[in-house]
Amino acid sequence: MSAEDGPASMKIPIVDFSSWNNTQDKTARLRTAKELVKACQTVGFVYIINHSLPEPVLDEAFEWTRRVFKLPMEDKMKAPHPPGWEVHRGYSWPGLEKVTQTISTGDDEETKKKLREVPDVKESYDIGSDVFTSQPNQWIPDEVLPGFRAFMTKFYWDCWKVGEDILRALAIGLNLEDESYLIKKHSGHGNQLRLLSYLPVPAEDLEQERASRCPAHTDWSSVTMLFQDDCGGLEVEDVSRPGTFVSATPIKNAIVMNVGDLLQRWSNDRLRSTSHRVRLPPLADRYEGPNRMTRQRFSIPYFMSPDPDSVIDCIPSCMSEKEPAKYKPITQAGYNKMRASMHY
Ligand SMILES: O=C(O)CCC(=O)C(=O)O
Ligand SMILES: [Fe+2]
Repeated sequence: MSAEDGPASMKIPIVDFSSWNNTQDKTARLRTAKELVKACQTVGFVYIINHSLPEPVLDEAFEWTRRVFKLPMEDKMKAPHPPGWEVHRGYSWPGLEKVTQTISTGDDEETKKKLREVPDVKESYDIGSDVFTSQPNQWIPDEVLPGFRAFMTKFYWDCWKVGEDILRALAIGLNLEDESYLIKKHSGHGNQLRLLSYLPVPAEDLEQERASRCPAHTDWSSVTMLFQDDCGGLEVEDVSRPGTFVSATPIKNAIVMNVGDLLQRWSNDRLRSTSHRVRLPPLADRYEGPNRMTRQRFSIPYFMSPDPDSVIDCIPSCMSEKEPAKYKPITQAGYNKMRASMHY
């Protein structure tokens, strides 16, 4: 099934953040916040344009991403993803990770094997805060790629700055008295910066489902920000037509922002964590050669997560006597375990 972009299909809204930094203009800020919340309620995905991350910084982030994946395997393997799912850092080679919506039940080896019969043809490199010692970064040695660690460390915190804007806007748009309500649960150290490279693969392998890029899933973050190159292939489930997907067409420099499961629970389902996947690029010129090899695609998601011990308990403005809290409180660590353990 390919992405459908017919006239009646879901549109991913665009929210312009240009007035956000003018803290004097409260009306414009409120309007932006309300637009953002509306998009998160109806679609769960939104393009944010005119945010505070400058174009040259984003271009450089993609430059480093290309460079790191271009290294010989032997160099990439100087920072391998540690075995198992507990530490989610470093380089994951093609086939290591399998994205899935399957929840762990405890005895998972058979399920994991079955899921891997269709491998994800991608490699990734995961980075966190150096302060977060339970998730130790696995840095490629500086002599192999001088400047990579310094750039990515700075980029991680630049992303968090925009992330704070988004969390503040969401709190305002949700009518929370305390604008910092959501930010306070995030120190910033629990986030994850992920560099992704989708390798060239014959289109037919994806069409016949012998291989996948990134199967349909929801994120288990509170909020995800995604930067994508111009290849295309990201698809978002149409909320009014479950099972059908629309393309999240690349917009240069825009952040594709989406609600993760934790924010959906937190908001008592008022904000949607929408399923998404990466499949074939929609444009014909993204393929090469007789096998219609897909062009290599790069993307950079930034997952924001509350600190591991933070308790995700219904946001006060999202419940009422008529609409009591639907979910039991859960810690970030508890939810993460349920979801992450099937991936590695
Ligand atoms: O590469 C993309 O465009 C999406 C990746 C994604 O959904 C994820 O890593 O959770
Ligand atoms: Fe995702």
